Amino acid sequence: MVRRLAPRWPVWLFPWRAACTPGAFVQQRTWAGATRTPLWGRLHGVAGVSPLVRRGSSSTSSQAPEVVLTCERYPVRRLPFSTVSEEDLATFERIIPSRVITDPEELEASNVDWLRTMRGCSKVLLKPRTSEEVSHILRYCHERNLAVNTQGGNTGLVGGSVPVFDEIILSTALMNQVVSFQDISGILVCQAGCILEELSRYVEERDFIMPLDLGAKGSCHIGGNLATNAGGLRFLRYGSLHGTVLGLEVVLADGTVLNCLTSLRKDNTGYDLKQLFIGSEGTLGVITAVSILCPPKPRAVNVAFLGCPGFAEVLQTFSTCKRMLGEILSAYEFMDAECMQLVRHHLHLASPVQESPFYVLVETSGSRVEHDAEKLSSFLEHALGSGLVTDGTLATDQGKIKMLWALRERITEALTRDGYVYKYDISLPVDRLYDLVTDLRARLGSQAKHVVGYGHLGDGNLHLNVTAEAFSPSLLGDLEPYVYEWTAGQRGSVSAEHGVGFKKQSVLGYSKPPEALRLMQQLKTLLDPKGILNPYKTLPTQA
Ligand SMILES: O=C(O)CC[C@@H](O)C(=O)O
Ligand SMILES: [Zn+2]
Repeated sequence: MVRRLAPRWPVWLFPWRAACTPGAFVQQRTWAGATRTPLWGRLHGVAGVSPLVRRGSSSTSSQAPEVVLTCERYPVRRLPFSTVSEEDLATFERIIPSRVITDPEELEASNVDWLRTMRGCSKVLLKPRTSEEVSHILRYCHERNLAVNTQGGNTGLVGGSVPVFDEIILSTALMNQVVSFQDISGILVCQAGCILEELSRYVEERDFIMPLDLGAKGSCHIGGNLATNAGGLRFLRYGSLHGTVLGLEVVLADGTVLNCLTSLRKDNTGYDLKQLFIGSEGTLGVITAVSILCPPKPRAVNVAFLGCPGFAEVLQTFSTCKRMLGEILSAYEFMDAECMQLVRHHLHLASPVQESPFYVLVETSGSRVEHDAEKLSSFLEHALGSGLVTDGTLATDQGKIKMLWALRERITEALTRDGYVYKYDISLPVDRLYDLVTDLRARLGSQAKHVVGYGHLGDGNLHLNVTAEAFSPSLLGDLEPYVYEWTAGQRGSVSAEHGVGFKKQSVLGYSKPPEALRLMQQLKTLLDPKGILNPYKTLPTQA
């Protein structure tokens, strides 16, 4: 590999070199208006770019191929729940007048997942506004033995947010009120259906930020983020929702309202019950409100986008970053050359740096512009001078920062346009993170269109994606259980941040011992004895 140490110093001297081509964004807008699949992008506010179609919110295009019913593609049997009757609909209508949806077209968007790989056949969508309404609905469903699928923004990637059969869809979309915000502590209390991007805007106006950020921010609901314990792009700096969530209000399967919505930093009064619901994917209760700690808005944010000659250099750059940037490092993301090809080909985004085997995105967030600039420039000088990095660009203004983030955040969207996508979201020891990608490329050969690796390297989280023209059982057979066995061999996790949903329930055993799985099942039985909440999800399939 020829290293280009050619002095690119002007890159660092100018705040911005070659941004992604502006024309490219215009093309995305045209596409967004013309097709069904919503975008992940976060380009709102970039000059000349209209807000994009939200993920999970638009209607079906006439060209989109029909999604196969989940119960036809997968070997799953309907459990003996009751079927929704006219009388049930009338009862729901009394509880939430005019918010009982039975129109098939409106139901279609809620029956199909964002990836368009799963499809349920629910006949009714309920839109409560308050936790009392949720409580009435669940009490009734519990009595009648009706299964319920809670749905937020329907942006999940493991099939957890859509029904498998005819479960009632309980949408949090109208539970979208901010309850309170404390200016001194930065504690936000809001309902579960608030959209993450809107909450971000709300707290930013008050000089704070949300402790989490993810590509689906324009559509996902905070309740869904909590239910799936979403990780995202700020995890490296602000940690897991298990740490930033201070309180929850949850409605249990029988309609009991569990009000643990405290806003205390410290509360050591026995079992921390809220933790049970974070990451339980709506199988233990319905999260209706949250109290969350927001960090102060950083005064200075910088993003460097760098080209690295190999994965060893990606790792080395990460440890250099940690040492040289210290407390201001807020994100360290990586993507391989195939990811860049895909975003270029499908989304017409141009790389702002010369072609490289790997790219990393380094974000810093701090409280003093000069201090951060000084640290960043000595890190960049070192990285470039030592050959860890062969090219790079730096953005300091918001629009350009967004453009650089788009290259990384929109890989998921580019992949969905490439064909059928097999998705793996794995936690691994960071030094072995890319080995599985290389290994799979050799194993799959021409069966796959693309095998790509990218993700939150700073968190040891690999997003391994394989694309093919269409779903193929034989390709699946070459991928699974191989990927899971490989991961288990490293004592990794088969789901780092996307959750379990429908798609990963049968592979939990690769990451959890039987005793832990048994305890999960016992907790489920305790909290939801009839199993009406999000059935067929999260827990390993019963033999
Ligand atoms: O699509 C994927 O595999 C990853 C999605 C998301 O978690 C991301 O980090 O971009
Ligand atoms: Zn991710």
